[in-house]
Amino acid sequence: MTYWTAPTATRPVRATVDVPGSKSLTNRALVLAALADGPSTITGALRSRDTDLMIEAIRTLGATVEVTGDRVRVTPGPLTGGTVDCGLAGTVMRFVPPLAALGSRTSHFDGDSHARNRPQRTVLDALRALGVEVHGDSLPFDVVGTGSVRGGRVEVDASGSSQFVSGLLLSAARFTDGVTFEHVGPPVPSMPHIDMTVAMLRESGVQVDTPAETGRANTWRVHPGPIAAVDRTIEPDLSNATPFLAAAAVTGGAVTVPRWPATTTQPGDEFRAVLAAMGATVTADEAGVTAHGPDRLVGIDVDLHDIGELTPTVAAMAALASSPSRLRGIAHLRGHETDRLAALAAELTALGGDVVETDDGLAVTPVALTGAPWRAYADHRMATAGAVVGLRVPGVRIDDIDSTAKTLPGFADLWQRMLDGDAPGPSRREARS
Ligand SMILES: O=C(O)C1=C[C@@H](OP(=O)(O)O)[C@@H](O)[C@H](O)C1
Ligand SMILES: C=C(OP(=O)(O)O)C(=O)O
Repeated sequence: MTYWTAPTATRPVRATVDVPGSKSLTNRALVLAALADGPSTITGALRSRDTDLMIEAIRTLGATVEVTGDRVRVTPGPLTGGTVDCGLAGTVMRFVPPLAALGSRTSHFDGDSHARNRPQRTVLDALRALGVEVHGDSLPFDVVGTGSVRGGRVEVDASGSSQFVSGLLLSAARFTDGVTFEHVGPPVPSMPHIDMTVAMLRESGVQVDTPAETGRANTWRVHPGPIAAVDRTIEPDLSNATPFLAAAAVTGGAVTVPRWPATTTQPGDEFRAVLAAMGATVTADEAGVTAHGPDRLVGIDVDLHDIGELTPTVAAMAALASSPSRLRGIAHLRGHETDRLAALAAELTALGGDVVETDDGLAVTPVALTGAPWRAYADHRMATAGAVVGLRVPGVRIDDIDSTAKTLPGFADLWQRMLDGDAPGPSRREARS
């Protein structure tokens, strides 16, 4: 195994870092494009393992996809079926089975070994309740496509992942009766991601009723009808922006992320409030959003239920702060790329840290840290969290920096260029199909 030694900042980090497109927006755009009533173009698409897997998935199911750098042209075709590799992508595992159910033949789904442990059953049980034949409860599984899905009303417990809701809503307009989806159970996490799904469906002309409109808590209704082809430009990935902004925050520097959207459904936008609560100053102007680090961050007591994806970055900052932190509301992170609560506690403890797993989060008490190996567990955000800690702790050696390719290929170069004060963004990949 080749370790990547995270570079230590010898001075406050000052840079502008242009991050590529959002994973969540790109993968929703791809699914909607495959279901649409005509061809569409996605500009500024993220090109990464998760999005390339989604491109392959919709091709397998019948779409024609032409890729030129970060421009993706999708021409929908009659939905068919085949073998879908989900890798470790939650969006592929949870968004594609409802699409496959509309196909004309059986689709077989599998993925990385850890993906087999990620929660999956809720989507498959929901499909069964809507009249679809499914074999299996977790990866690998088969979805038997018959060319149509009855749809109707379904009650499920989506407390494990918002993606169970988004996945069903994305395809539901193409089900004969649409879908009325009622969540029953503890609160659904990552609600902004469901708002993102609803907003994109509406852009595509789909009639969606949210709980405010259905008049029932936790109940969404998607009316049956066509999904219009829409050309989309993808916003930068604000969750992937967080380690770079954190670099300013933990070194007393200033990092700007250009093209930050004025309004967005991305949960990464909430990171600005987290930074401010920890003592950083955040400004927004025509250059983008800039984080200015204080001499020393202060700890935070925060419920991250809605923005759990940001936890690894926040935990890394908390470990470098001057006072303790409590991160709450994130029990569902145990079902992410790895058990992120256990992984963050283990890796920060291995550096000499004082990090305790609680029922629903982490308690972080800052103490002096020393360099040691840092396991990424194939999780892109564990790798980037290690890079943040490494800015202040010499000798943090990350075992699998390439895991960042899940959503941000070229991370190590971009990180080094940020430290060199020159990070205009990853070079655009050459045209390939
Ligand atoms: O729909 C999406 O694009 C996502 C939803 C969230 O999943 P969970 O609700 O499982 O946390 C988030 O953490 C994930 O990175 C992306
Ligand atoms: C939870 C994440 O990914 P996924 O889409 O695979 O669930 C993440 O990117 O933090």
